Amino acid sequence: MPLARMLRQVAGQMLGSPACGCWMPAPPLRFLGTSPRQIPADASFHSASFSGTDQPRVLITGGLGQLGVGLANFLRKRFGKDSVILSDIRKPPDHIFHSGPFIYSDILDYKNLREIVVNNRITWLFHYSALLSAVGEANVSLARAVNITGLHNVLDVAAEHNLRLFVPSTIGAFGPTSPRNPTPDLCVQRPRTIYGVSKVHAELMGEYYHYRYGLDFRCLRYPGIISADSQPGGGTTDYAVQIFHDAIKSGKFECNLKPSTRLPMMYIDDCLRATLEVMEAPAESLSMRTYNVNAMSFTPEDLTQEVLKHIPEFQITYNVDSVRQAIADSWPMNFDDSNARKDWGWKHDFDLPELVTTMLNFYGSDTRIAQAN
Ligand SMILES: NC(=O)c1ccc[n+]([C@@H]2O[C@H](COP(=O)([O-])OP(=O)(O)OC[C@H]3O[C@@H](n4cnc5c(N)ncnc54)[C@H](O)[C@@H]3O)[C@@H](O)[C@H]2O)c1
Ligand SMILES: C[C@@H](O)[C@H](N)C(=O)O
Repeated sequence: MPLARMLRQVAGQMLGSPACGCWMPAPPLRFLGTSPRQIPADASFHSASFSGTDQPRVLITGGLGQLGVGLANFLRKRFGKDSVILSDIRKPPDHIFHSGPFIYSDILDYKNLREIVVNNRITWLFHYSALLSAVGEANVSLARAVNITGLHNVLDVAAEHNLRLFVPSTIGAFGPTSPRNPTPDLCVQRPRTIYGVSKVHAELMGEYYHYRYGLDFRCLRYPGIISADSQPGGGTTDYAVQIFHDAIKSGKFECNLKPSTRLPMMYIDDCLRATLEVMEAPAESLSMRTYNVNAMSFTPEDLTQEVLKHIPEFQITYNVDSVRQAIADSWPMNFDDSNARKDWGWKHDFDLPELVTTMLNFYGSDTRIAQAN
């Protein structure tokens, strides 16, 4: 039979015929006996079998950034210290190295990644390695390699070894032609940064692997995340972390975005809880594989007003960074996360007042401890 006809026939069997109006989701390609890197996928059952009742064995890539250490601590409380391996290409500080398993892992090295997954019988993978929006624009080829080629390695390893895979996306996966206030889950996505383009690619590839190979891919589009005990890695929303540090240290802050720039934001505790909740959600409750999640939305002006309630002498000045401002102006102002709330019960805890109190308390007590010492 001519190859083209044969492929059409196989595709027809997999997808149903659109013409007959009876489209069915394709069965995972696993059932056809291949997986993305041509390793028979059944081989994976020897190294990592995972039923919903087992405790997961977790690997976090890019774990030394703003979010990874917090995620490791959070998951270790739930699953045990030794069940969660933090990895990165950077050298961990002593307190992180001694807080639980840490391993070197470069996501651009496919064999290294596979070896770690096999040797540690990993069942859940949280893929946090990335170059964020502002640093990505400063080094497009590295961002392309880490965010796109690295993602391909992660997807292949996850599909071959039957992992449940979490990949965070971002408000940055939308662009100036998306509806911005609010931005729904499904709409035009034409971002103008390499970061955004790579995250749309990750969403689409993850969903494709889910439908094609049965990969248990789960993805949340995070807003800008605000954390007290870890520094942001070079994004557009970084000001909303730095402001607290500077407010406590010097009572002054120079903001690199205009006072009226509205962006969706979330406190890290909500972000980590959302991440675990979507990973634990029964597959049948997920009507989609990529969800917006949100908590609050504010401008530098709003944030300043809230900080002033605690530190009346606080002063903010503006020195706008044109690259970051252009990025922020193309991103959502408000995020519609109604599908996450409906499907798996997402609900945030922290609004702006609680966020500001929590952040200032953290830095305040940190400063008091430092002064006492
Ligand atoms: N922080 C936020 O506000 C935010 C918002 C939306 C989405 N996200 C996403 O969450 C994830 C984690 O974000 P973050 O803020 O912790 O990022 P980060 O920039 O702080 O950390 C990223 C980490 O990736 C590591 N990395 C770089 N190249 C690597 C490679 N080749 N192999 C392995 N690791 C490598 C870096 O060393 C770094 O520790 C990212 O995917 C990011 O896109 C973050
Ligand atoms: C929003 C998020 O993806 C990241 N904090 C950035 O600004 O690039």
